[in-house]
Amino acid sequence: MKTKKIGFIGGGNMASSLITGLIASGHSPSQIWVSDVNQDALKTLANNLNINISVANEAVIEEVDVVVLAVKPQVLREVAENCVAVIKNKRPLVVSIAAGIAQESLSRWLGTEVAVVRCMPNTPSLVLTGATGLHANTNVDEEQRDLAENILRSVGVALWVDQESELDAVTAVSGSGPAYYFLLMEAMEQAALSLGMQEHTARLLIQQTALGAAKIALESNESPEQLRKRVTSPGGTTEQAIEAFEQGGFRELVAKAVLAAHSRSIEMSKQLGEQ
Ligand SMILES: NC(=O)C1=CN([C@@H]2O[C@H](COP(=O)(O)OP(=O)(O)OC[C@H]3O[C@@H](n4cnc5c(N)ncnc54)[C@H](O)[C@@H]3O)[C@@H](O)[C@H]2O)C=CC1
Ligand SMILES: O=C(O)[C@@H]1CCC=N1
Repeated sequence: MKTKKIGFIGGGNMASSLITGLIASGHSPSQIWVSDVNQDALKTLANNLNINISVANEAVIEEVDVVVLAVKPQVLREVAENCVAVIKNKRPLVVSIAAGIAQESLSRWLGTEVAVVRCMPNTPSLVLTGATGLHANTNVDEEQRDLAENILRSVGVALWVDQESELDAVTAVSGSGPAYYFLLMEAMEQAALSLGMQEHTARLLIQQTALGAAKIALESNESPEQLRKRVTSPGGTTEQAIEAFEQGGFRELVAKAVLAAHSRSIEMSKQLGEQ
């Protein structure tokens, strides 16, 4: 995998975090290419990461074994259709990280014979703790699956789904998920301020508590329910808080929110595919 040449079309937030992760995990910067319409973004990437840059998407595709499509979903069709000739000729593995762009749309724009892995990453990829779901079309072989998985694993965990429709659930759970935790952090901070706590004290205590809860959940064999019960002393403070959450319909509200994100993901895939 470290000998493969990887090209990024679009050098924004997600591309720069993936490139940072690849280099941190031992990939040589000389094997990485990136193209972008924004010359300043390209110069910053070249200066900071010592990778190869170009303003021409086709020139990057000419050089590489894997093409990562990392532009916004709204411009992907135009980008794909402008690159179709070089992709058909070069036959690289295409990895799309665009939210809401279905395999069917990518095949229609790039050609049905192209090997495409579609991914749903999330923003913690920027700090190398991302969570990504991946789906391969039937043209992708074992070596290409490993390649795609390794790229996304360089910025966190990467898990395959068999059915592409599962990516809508991945989007609703881990794609949008960081925002759910931030909302809880916002609400806890407001509550802490109302108790008279200083803002910087509240923020740090809440951030460290979120990190600690995630770390213990990852490192322990116990379920979230068992871990919650360990914090909840009978007759103590946590019990009162959990009871307030349950009585307020917390679980039903979370289910409703995740279902709303899931429905929107399906709707967006249809809209963006028809654009
Ligand atoms: N940021 C996020 O939380 C997540 C993003 N994604 C997906 O990742 C993709 C990239 O997102 P970001 O990095 O956040 O966006 P971004 O806006 O930071 O980066 C996109 C880059 O594409 C460049 N670009 C625009 N038109 C171009 C063209 N014709 N040719 C070459 N480059 C062009 C822009 O100049 C920009 O640097 C999107 O499709 C998004 O759906 C997926 C999951 C999470
Ligand atoms: O909110 C969105 O539509 C995108 C997809 C997952 C995270 N952000």
